[in-house]
Amino acid sequence: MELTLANVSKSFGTKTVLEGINLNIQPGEFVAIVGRSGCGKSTMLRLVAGLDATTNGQVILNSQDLHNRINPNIRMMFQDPRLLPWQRVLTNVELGLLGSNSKVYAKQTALQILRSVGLEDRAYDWPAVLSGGQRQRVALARALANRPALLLLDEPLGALDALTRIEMQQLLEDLWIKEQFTALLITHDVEEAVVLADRVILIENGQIGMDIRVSLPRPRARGDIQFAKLVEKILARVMGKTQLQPTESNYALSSLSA
Ligand SMILES: Nc1ncnc2c1ncn2[C@@H]1O[C@H](COP(=O)(O)OP(=O)(O)OP(=O)(O)O)[C@@H](O)[C@H]1O
Repeated sequence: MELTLANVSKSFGTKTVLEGINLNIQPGEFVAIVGRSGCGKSTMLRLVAGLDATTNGQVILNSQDLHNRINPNIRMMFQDPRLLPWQRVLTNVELGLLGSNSKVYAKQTALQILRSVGLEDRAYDWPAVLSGGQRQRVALARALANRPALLLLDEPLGALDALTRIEMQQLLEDLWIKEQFTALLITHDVEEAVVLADRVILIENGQIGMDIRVSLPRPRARGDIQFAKLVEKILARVMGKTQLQPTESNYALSSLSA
């Protein structure tokens, strides 16, 4: 699904967070958004999701203005899994299929997507007995249950330990290749952006400061010299030229959180 932001601005009172953003994302593209804390990344995603209204400009999905409304073809995933604790895993995933009129279909589809995130055997567990990584897998299954055309990811792996995070990146990439949705990922981790994205976009001063294509073959190897060079280049750009240039040891810890 093609997504276009046409001259999008967003202000909160007198504070302008985004100003005249123009962006086109092709169907099936994986785009990562990076930038310093508070630069407006989540605000941009919320505008695309229809959770917040633009001050100016349009969010256009397949030539149709979204008119600041929620669209069933768009799903969003957050840093916290936001599962209903009083519902079993299966029911939580079925919630992603709201609108489906057959219970049998909803159950079969939910079990199928749970299988694809490796959790079919946990379908009748409560969320509370799952690990943090497993809960995020359930959240991913719920987000993908109705096969959205556009998946918005607001730092969904940010709270996971390093190994689980790498596993989840692989899972996300596998599902993106299989399901062919368009993905828009906010991340503070430049390595994560370069592992997953076709394009990495930097937001700074309310505008797009950089839009860089990642043409490395997939799956991408962190140990690869081209990979490391690209991470270093992007990180240096995000940090600004007046900052210390990242070295091999500090770009491995490429968190941009303030
Ligand atoms: N509802 C709101 N009312 C007022 N100001 C807001 C609101 N939402 C966001 N802001 C402000 O907009 C700016 C951008 O916030 P946003 O959450 O989009 O940043 P971010 O880049 O996602 O930050 P982080 O990386 O820390 O999550 C911040 O200064 C924030 O305080």
